[in-house]
Amino acid sequence: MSLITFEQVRYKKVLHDLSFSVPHAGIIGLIGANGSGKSTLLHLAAGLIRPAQGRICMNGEPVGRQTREKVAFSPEREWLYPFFSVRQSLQLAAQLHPDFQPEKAEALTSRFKLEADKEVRHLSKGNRARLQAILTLSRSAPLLIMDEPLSGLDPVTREHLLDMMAEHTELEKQSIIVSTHEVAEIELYLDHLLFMQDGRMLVTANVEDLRETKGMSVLDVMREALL
Ligand SMILES: Nc1ncnc2c1ncn2[C@@H]1O[C@H](COP(=O)(O)OP(=O)(O)OP(=O)(O)O)[C@@H](O)[C@H]1O
Repeated sequence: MSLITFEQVRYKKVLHDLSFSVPHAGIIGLIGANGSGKSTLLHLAAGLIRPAQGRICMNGEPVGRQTREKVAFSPEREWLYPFFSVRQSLQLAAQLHPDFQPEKAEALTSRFKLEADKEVRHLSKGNRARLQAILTLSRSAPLLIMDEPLSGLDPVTREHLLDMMAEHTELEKQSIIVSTHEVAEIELYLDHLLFMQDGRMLVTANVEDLRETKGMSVLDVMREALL
């Protein structure tokens, strides 16, 4: 059964009769230019907005209140409370989400040297991004969604976030969809590619198949789709 299925989904002027499915595939990259509809698609998949038309399912179940609890969603904008300390941010996540794993979050904050008593507003931008990733990746929800987690960050922070996703998502039980423009950087980590443009899905593909059967990189496939 597919992880996510969109059937003829329309949303305002953003998505037009969008149909595709995503298998349980580990790390799934949602790639597309600014304004291609990535955030809208992710909000729909998470059940945070509803389509004007069409059907969206997660594991065969229509997306809605029931499925919303099975998705850990990290929006594009920063969503931490600036006056909370790192420790309080972890405590809040544990209160809000029954699937939050505090030990995992604590281990990751120590590994990335985030001081527990430091307030979020005093963290660097990179460390705020690390904390957001830790709060998301410490949930045991079957689907994790991260909207543009790499944008505006330096290369070392981007690499830390990608390593964290690869090492700390429980890929036997969880899938993670990550939207980004950083194609070259994320390619090595990806199991599955979703490439969209102007509200349409141009390519859905297994990245290993692309490499092994077609000898193509993600960038090659994107170039070909745009010809
Ligand atoms: N509720 C809405 N009503 C009408 N238009 C919208 C709505 N939400 C988004 N849009 C428009 O739809 C287009 C796609 O937006 P969306 O944020 O989904 O794209 P994106 O691929 O995530 O872009 P970016 O990479 O810039 O974040 C944009 O032109 C945006 O202005």
